[in-house]
Amino acid sequence: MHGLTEDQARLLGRAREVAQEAAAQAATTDRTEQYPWPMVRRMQEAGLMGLTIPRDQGGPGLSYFDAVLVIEELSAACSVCGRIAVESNMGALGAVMAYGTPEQRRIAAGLVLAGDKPAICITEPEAGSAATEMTTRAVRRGDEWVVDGVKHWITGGGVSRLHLIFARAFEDGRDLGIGGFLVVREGERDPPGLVIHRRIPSMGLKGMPEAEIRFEGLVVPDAMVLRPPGGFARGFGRLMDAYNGQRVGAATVALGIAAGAYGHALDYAQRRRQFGRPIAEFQGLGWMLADMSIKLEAARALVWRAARSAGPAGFPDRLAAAQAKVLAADTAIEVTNAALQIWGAAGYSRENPLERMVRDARMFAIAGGTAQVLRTQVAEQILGRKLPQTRDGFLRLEAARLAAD
Ligand SMILES: CC(C)(COP(=O)(O)OP(=O)(O)OC[C@H]1O[C@@H](n2cnc3c(N)ncnc32)[C@H](O)[C@@H]1OP(=O)(O)O)[C@@H](O)C(=O)NCCC(=O)NCCSC(=O)CCS(=O)O
Ligand SMILES: Cc1cc2nc3c(=O)[nH]c(=O)nc-3n(C[C@H](O)[C@H](O)[C@H](O)COP(=O)(O)OP(=O)(O)OC[C@H]3O[C@@H](n4cnc5c(N)ncnc54)[C@H](O)[C@@H]3O)c2cc1C
Repeated sequence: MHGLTEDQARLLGRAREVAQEAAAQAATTDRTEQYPWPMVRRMQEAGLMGLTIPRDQGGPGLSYFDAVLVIEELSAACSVCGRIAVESNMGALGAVMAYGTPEQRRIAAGLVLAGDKPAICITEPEAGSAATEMTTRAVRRGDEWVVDGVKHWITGGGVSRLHLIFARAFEDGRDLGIGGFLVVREGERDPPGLVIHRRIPSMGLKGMPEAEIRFEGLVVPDAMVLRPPGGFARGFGRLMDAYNGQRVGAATVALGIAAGAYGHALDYAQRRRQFGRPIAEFQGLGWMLADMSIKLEAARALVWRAARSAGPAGFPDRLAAAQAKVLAADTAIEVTNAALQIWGAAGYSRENPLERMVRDARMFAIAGGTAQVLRTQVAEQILGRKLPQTRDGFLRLEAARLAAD
């Protein structure tokens, strides 16, 4: 690939070796719905977990862009492995590395380098896209906080050790805003008050558990509160700054799945013969392959641009991350479906990878901000104005403007 440094080309080579092993077990992971621990160990041995962890915390201190190269490669082979690479490089980890105390950073880095994929707990049954309407509460009690609430669709629930829990913080009855609370599960034992209530059956990415997690009087020491600059009052926004990294990661998994499916389609179209000639010679399929390649290159360009928008200690740009995720998610759905079509009945068979890739691709227009919500975020950024989504949102904005005049 052009534009890569020698180090990046070497890193990509390492990722390709692991991806070959990942490809060999992807169908089993899908069928058994088991978290692929052997692949986690393989990724860990190859140094692909915690690529973005700074050197002062024992990591290689690589960039989001470096991580994106690895994530695409793994995702083309095994989407679950790709998602593990996302959360072991971005999201909760990025937030802790940027905002954490030295002790919090030490704990997070140690866990990830030892093979943990942290979990990020934002979504609630009644607060999905409207994440700021979350009702999980953290109430201050001296030197600790008591957390109560329910989160669902938490990726890695039941296997992850480090949890970053978004909750509304209260002190002396006052609502301080939304903050991050760090909790570590020790092996298979859950801390008292953290209940992995149930695994949610999903359409794709079946080797990755999605869980409903309940917090029932979960005690978090004040030392495990993640405090971004601006404190709780600005907490949600600053945590979302970090989350833009994970949006780029999710976009990359979508891109990787699409690239993998495209590779299968290109290969099959040249191998499969009908009417005495390779099916690739039929113009209908040639144009499908052409469109797939164009969409892939466009999605890759946006993903790379978003990954590269991150400064040395910063996160990817919010607009670039949203644009990349919207395009990559749509591309993954379109390209995997087209690839399945090119394979005909063989594509529809569970004996081949494409039906799995179609299922795996579907989540990215939903998770991490839906295709609709992210389009609104893009519109807000290009228009340079807030577009409130609640019924009284514009009235409130106007009232605030009048009060400021
Ligand atoms: C942001 C939303 C939840 C909309 O809610 P609101 O309208 O109440 O919020 P806003 O006023 O727009 O924002 C509040 C605050 O946050 C800042 N903000 C919001 N988004 C970002 C961002 N991407 N980057 C930086 N800052 C951001 C905003 O500027 C405000 O800051 P100030 O208070 O002004 O300082 C909604 O639009 C939304 O994003 N919903 C999607 C929720 C989501 O993405 N959930 C992901 C859950 S984790 C997951 O799904 C993992 C899946 S995976 O594939 O890994
Ligand atoms: C596989 C998977 C993994 C996930 N992992 C995590 C995780 O690790 N941690 C976590 O916290 N969450 C996770 N989520 C949850 C995910 O972030 C939410 O599903 C997502 O934010 C949308 O919320 P919702 O599903 O409640 O949909 P809703 O918000 O109920 O939306 C339903 C529909 O309404 C549309 N809609 C809603 N509001 C608007 C609007 N203002 N304008 C236009 N359309 C709108 C949506 O686009 C969607 O089509 C995961 C979800 C999935 C599927």
